[in-house]
Amino acid sequence: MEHLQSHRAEMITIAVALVAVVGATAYYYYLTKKPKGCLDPQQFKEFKLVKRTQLSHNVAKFKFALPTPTSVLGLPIGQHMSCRGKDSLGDEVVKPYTPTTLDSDVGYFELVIKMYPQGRMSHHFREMCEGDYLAVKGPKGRFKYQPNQVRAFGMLAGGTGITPMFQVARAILENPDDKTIVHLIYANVTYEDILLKDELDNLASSFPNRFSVYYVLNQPPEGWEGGVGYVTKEMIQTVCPSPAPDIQILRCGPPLMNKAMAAHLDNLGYAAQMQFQF
Ligand SMILES: Cc1cc2nc3c(=O)[nH]c(=O)nc-3n(C[C@H](O)[C@H](O)[C@H](O)COP(=O)(O)OP(=O)(O)OC[C@H]3O[C@@H](n4cnc5c(N)ncnc54)[C@H](O)[C@@H]3O)c2cc1C
Repeated sequence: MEHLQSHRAEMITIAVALVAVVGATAYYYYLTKKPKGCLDPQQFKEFKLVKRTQLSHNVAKFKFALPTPTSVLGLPIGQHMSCRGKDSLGDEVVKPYTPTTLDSDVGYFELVIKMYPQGRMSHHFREMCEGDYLAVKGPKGRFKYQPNQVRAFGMLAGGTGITPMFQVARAILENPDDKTIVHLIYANVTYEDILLKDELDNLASSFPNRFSVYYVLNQPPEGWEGGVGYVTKEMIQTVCPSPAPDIQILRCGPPLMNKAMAAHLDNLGYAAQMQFQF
């Protein structure tokens, strides 16, 4: 009888321990589980345009709602998505875009789009009205980012190539555990072409020891104090971190600029693994 009782007590102890372990595991999983993203790499999903804000004559910010107010897009930092639309002839067109928002911006994502007069996807965005849906597929891209994976980033952006840079810079600076330093050179034709200028200047004033931006213009206005002409080797040398195993220089701009920047970086001694093109 005594033996039976002690056996029962043992069984109860084991059962309680098992319940505790399963409960603790479930609780840990609940706490650490990342919310599921809304993108599908295999098929296009539709997102509703809830706000369109014209930023200049040919640039607008498009805010899209996610399925619920607590949903996250689920796009890894520095990656992009394919957006599908119709050009002026009604033919399908698919182009890559990087949101300026992060997964910390829950319930929505935003695209800043420059619309070119002859651009095929530009036509689609120009025609989009609040309430319309955009077909999006992703994530796409080779860029992988872990906090503190490098000591410093140099960034060489041209025109709309600023969007992946802005996203990466925001992710770094808004993470208090990330100590990475970011130096950006941002090239445009005119002052009016500079995208996200207020946001970039805000980052520079909020994080003066960790983020700097140097603007370069082909056609500067009178009294311009930034760089003039194309981005030169000397500008890269002055602004960006010197070649070292723990730095990386990111490039994103029109094809001719990317080519010129790659040649400058090679000449300055940046090894292939110190360079990345979005
Ligand atoms: C990773 C990645 C992320 C991107 N993110 C963004 C983003 O967030 N916002 C954004 O607006 N764009 C972004 N782009 C650019 C975008 O993918 C398209 O190339 C752009 O919107 C033009 O497409 P389109 O079909 O309208 O023009 P197209 O039909 O391809 O081009 C028609 C004409 O438009 C002009 N044109 C097109 N692109 C450029 C250019 N870059 N510079 C100068 N003239 C040009 C040219 O005159 C060209 O002949 C990104 C590109 C990449 C690779």
